[in-house]
Amino acid sequence: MGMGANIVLGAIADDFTGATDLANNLVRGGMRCLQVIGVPQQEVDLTGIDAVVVALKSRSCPVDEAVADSLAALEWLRQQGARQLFFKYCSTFDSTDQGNIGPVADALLEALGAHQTVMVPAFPINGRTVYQGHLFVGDRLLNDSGMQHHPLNPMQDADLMRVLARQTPHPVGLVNRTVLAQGADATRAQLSALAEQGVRHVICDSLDEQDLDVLAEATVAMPLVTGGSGLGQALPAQYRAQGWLDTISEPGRLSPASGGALVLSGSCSRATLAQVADFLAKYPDGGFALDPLALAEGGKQQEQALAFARKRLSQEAPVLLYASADTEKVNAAQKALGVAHAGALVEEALSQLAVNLVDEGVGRLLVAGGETSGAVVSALGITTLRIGEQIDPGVPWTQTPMAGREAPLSLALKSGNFGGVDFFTWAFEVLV
Ligand SMILES: Nc1ncnc2c1ncn2[C@@H]1O[C@H](COP(=O)(O)OP(=O)(O)O)[C@@H](O)[C@H]1O
Ligand SMILES: O=C(O)[C@@H](O)C(=O)COP(=O)(O)O
Repeated sequence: MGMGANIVLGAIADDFTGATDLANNLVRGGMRCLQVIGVPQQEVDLTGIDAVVVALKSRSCPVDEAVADSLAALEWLRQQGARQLFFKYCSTFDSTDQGNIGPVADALLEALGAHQTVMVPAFPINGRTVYQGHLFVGDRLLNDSGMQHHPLNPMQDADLMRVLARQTPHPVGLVNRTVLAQGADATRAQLSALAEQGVRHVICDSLDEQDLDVLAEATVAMPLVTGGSGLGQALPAQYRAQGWLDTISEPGRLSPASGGALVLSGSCSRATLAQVADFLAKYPDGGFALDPLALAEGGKQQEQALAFARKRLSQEAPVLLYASADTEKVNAAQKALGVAHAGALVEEALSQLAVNLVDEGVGRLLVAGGETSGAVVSALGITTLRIGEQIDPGVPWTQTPMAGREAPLSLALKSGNFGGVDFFTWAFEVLV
């Protein structure tokens, strides 16, 4: 048991930035939230925490590993007394025919002795909605949204019932918008009817926050719910209605931030490239580009980046170190070095720069990219993140204690696709 635990919701997230996205929405719903990196090996102080999110790296790893890690996280969360469990995956349902969404959901249900769960990937404010079981990104079906080209899990089918049916031997059902429009009782009745037919996994439509409120009300008594972060914002109100959660003022209140400000970007997604361009337009001398082809030749470019950042930080000027590049450049680097090696060189360089510069006094650090965030957080030896206020939908500021330093480190982990175009400057304006 964690010290002082009164954990209402325990979540298992399949990647780091996805975990902060869910945690952000739980805070917005009114819960004090802690994110832990991996399954804790030591006791964690959960005093004054209502929800805890375990961040795994289980989205693209082999199925067996994803199942084992998720079950270990479940076990730990149950030891903390979590009343409801949440399996968080991407709002674009990132997975392959092998998994990992179906196999992990099946394993969690079995371990909990439960017979049914809902699948609610929608995140309407970021344009992810589900209608008749089909996932849309903005006005495009998933398989026409760019996600069909994803390097690890190309999403070439927007029909989630069909997608999931390839990942589980169990029947898959649907709660559609017509049912949701009739309210929580009708939704519960539909879920029960499906359960009687042996339907374990129920894909749920959701077009907007109202649909998510109905789903939260209908599922608050389920041992396990699954989905994107949208449902996470709707659940806390239901916990309050159950008397499980008090009304908490300022659930995202953090200590004042201090120290130098640094942006590290290893994401090559469309949104991030626009954010890099916006930053460079505002601060033409503020950015240093890292290139995997140069990094492969030894430590010189990394040294130059370090010197560049030190100079900017000493002038208290905004600084961005980035490997973010367009598809042509990424393809060229990948062709020369291999996909994994090109990525690893960038992640290693950005991680090492983070370690050096945090050691030298950076106290406000923004990292763009899911994999990049995972690498940086691991290199910094971070084990817990307290979740603060939202910067843009899906991305909050967080804080983590730093050994040997009085003030905590303020950290923002941005999923590649999230954030407004001015994110790299706006983030520091909202940080107090
Ligand atoms: N210029 C580049 N060439 C090749 N790979 C790169 C380059 N810049 C970044 N990468 C790699 O691309 C991957 C981006 O993934 P990630 O950080 O998860 O971003 P996103 O959240 O946008 O998917 C990382 O592994 C990163 O190291
Ligand atoms: O649900 C979402 O869209 C995000 O929380 C998420 O998981 C994004 O994944 P990455 O873009 O790989 O960070």
